[in-house]
Amino acid sequence: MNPHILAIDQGTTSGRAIVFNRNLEIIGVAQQEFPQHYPASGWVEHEPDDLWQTTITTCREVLKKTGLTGADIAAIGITNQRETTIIWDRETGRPIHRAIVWQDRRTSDHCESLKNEGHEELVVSRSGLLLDPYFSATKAAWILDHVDGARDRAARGQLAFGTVDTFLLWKLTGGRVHATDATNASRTMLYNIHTGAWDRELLDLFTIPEDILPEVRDSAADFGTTDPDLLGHPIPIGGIAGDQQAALVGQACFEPGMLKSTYGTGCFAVLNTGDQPVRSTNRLLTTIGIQLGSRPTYALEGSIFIAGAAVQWLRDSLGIIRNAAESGTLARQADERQNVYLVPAFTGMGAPYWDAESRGAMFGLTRSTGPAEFARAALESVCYQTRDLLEAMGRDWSGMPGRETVLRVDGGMVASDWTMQFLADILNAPVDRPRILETTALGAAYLAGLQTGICPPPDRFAASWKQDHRFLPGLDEATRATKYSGWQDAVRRTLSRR
Ligand SMILES: Nc1ncnc2c1ncn2[C@@H]1O[C@H](COP(=O)(O)OP(=O)(O)O)[C@@H](O)[C@H]1O
Ligand SMILES: O=P(O)(O)OC[C@H](O)CO
Repeated sequence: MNPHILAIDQGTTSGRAIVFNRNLEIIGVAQQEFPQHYPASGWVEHEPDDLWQTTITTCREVLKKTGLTGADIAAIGITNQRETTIIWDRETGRPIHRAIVWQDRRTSDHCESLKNEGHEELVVSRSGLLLDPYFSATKAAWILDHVDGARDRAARGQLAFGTVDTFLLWKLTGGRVHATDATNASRTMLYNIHTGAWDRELLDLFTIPEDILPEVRDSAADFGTTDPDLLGHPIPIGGIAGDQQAALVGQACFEPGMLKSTYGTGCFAVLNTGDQPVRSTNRLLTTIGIQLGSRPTYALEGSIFIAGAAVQWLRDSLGIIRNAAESGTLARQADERQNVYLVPAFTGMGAPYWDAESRGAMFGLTRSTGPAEFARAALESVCYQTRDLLEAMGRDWSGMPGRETVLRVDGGMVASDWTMQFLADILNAPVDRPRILETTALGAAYLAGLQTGICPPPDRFAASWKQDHRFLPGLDEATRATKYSGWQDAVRRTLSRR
């Protein structure tokens, strides 16, 4: 048998299945979108069965497309949208509520009141996260408090909690394995990233019964085998990681100081800080980047809510482009003399500002401002926000490489050469775009391949990482400084708490 690896990439808007050969080259992809549910303002839900059906359907479809059978797949790796919370009945496997998605803000008041009672220090020091509805803990408590009889059933051991990886693992193994990996656990706000265990005091604070929680394993580990009826053969599941951490692996950022940034709908920058967790004083998150051989590698993370979404806004709300690629064409035509800024706080500002109340704003408009300047401002805003994150990382950690930082980028938006060049210009640092842009799936496939002995150890995998293009900074220092200070001024004028 020529072994292949199947990566399941379960994202916020679609499920994808990707087959890699043993050299980690992509040989087939299947993708299916699923509906988003917005039952109230600020609420976002997924139907767990949609997550499962798109997963299994795309797995079957990609096998068909590539002419493979389950017997040709040596291992499965799972990567997933993080923090999204599901609780289900252990007996029937049926969820007791829809999945509450990471973007959902319904538990803002709960978080605010815990903050006002002075609990943020406990949360930050144990979990590395901020007391924010983004994470799983208050979402799980909300389900237990709002579904009739849920707390009683949980007390009788009938319910199971999981992030999306855990739910898919449960389904794939026919309800035999209830587990997660350390990267996903580190996004729940219930996990102590220093001791590597669920934290008693955090469980009490968020009123989460320990019995509902999954077992936490390494990111490359034995997660059981698939139910043979599903893909025609029992297949070992050897890797699990949250999608941003899987991208860190796919980008081979194994050494402290290495940094990747993923530009999809939002943008997530993750910096490997080695075996020591770094406590942020700039409202970045401390998280587990990867865990191999029971040893966690820590990371600092900055999350921006609007990246490619700003391009979608140009297309869908303003109608000034027909497709995403036109944003770059338009930006090239913009009048250089106009200093137009877009602060895309459409749903508030993420790191390092964490200002839920601010809303988007534009500055510097004149009579001659038109679609080209709007497009340029939208693309530039993503780059300015990345610089904000990297500057915060530099202030937080002396190991940050400074001027010689190389940023590895991936995600749909890095197709834009214009944006990547401006990113290098405004960061004054090289930006590397890899040949394989499916970095997240690659990371999951690598973890599964590592576990099953198909893939080489991290250093050899890192040596095989291939660059597509390096964007080098070309802007003069004075222009860079003027442009960035204009952005900082625009942000100051936009924030709700000035
Ligand atoms: N050539 C391009 N220029 C600018 N933005 C682009 C380009 N191609 C795709 N995008 C943006 O990238 C995003 C899609 O990236 P993807 O990684 O698929 O996101 P997600 O996983 O969050 O759905 C979209 O928001 C789209 O607007
Ligand atoms: O599914 P994505 O790519 O939008 O990623 C979502 C993140 O994991 C949320 O933390």
